[in-house]
Amino acid sequence: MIEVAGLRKTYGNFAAVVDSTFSVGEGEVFGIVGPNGAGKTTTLKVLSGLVEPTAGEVTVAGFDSGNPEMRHRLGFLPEESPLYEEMTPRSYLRFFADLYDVPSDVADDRIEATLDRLRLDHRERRLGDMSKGMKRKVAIARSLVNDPDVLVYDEPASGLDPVTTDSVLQFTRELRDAGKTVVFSAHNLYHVESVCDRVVVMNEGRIVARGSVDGIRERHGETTYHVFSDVAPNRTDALADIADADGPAARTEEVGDRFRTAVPTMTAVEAVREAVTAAGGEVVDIRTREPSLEDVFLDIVGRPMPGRYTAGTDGVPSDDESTDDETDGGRVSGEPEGAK
Ligand SMILES: Nc1ncnc2c1ncn2[C@@H]1O[C@H](COP(=O)(O)OP(=O)(O)OP(=O)(O)O)[C@@H](O)[C@H]1O
Repeated sequence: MIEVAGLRKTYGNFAAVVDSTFSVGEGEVFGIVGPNGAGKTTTLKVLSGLVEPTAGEVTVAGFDSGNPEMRHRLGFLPEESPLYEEMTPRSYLRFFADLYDVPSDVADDRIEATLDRLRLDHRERRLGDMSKGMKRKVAIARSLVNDPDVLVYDEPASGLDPVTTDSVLQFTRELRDAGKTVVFSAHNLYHVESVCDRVVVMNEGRIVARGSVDGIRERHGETTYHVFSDVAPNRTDALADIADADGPAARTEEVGDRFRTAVPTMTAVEAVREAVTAAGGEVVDIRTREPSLEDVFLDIVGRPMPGRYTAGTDGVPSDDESTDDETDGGRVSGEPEGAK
């Protein structure tokens, strides 16, 4: 449904997006995550035809981005969406439906059904008197007045209370169930984990990881094993060797009336068991702790990245000098494109 190949967007000599390639299948919720300034909004604006790419191919529903027909097939929800304060949700949504030439009876039914699904009451209240959550719901409803196949949502749930956030996330899942394709950017990685089928992680204009949330976690995150025992393990040589070879040294902490030793591998778990036995105790529980997308994200975006400026400016490194394929920061890894 969406194909992006070699997308680049520069402002002057600054690259907001560098060589971005991804595709999104029909009926998929696709997440774009990354720290401030990573290039998420720029990517979404290019998809929506609001910003012209400097280089690369972008097609949405088979049309080049920016093609007027493509705009009819797409609904965009910007991060900030000021509404006409004097209008009511109904009059505001009718106004946008008219812009899209939606017949009035179809528009009325569609608007009421969408507001029902979003559980938005007070449909005749002035927009200027509505809460932030209500306004966001109206903006979401606006993205749907033309019944688009593709929705591009920039931070749909940011700044909303937990109940409204939940209803927006649930609504996004319902859009997918109705066959819509949704591209979704968010800072809150819990939102992404709970809604997206696949994600790309962007950092400094580049895609640095991609795949399913679980896949990214498996590839980039490390499981930690927590071994609980009734006495602290002896610091045996075996344990020290394994800890040295396998990563961070085994750490033991007192937790209530137990001791918890965190280790990075199953082999190290066995070494802890032996060390506990050597100390006259026994292992009472072993638990695994999977990394959250947030752990992985912090790890990935903490890596060094090539520069974003083109050559000739104050000695700032050129993108052309970057070793995209070799640095962790610039590496693109994961599932083949189109995998779902
Ligand atoms: N019109 C513009 N002119 C110059 N620079 C721009 C323009 N739009 C965006 N940028 C820059 O491009 C970079 C990427 O911006 P973008 O808004 O896409 O990031 P983002 O990942 O959405 O960030 P945030 O999470 O803070 O919204 C930023 O450094 C931004 O300052």
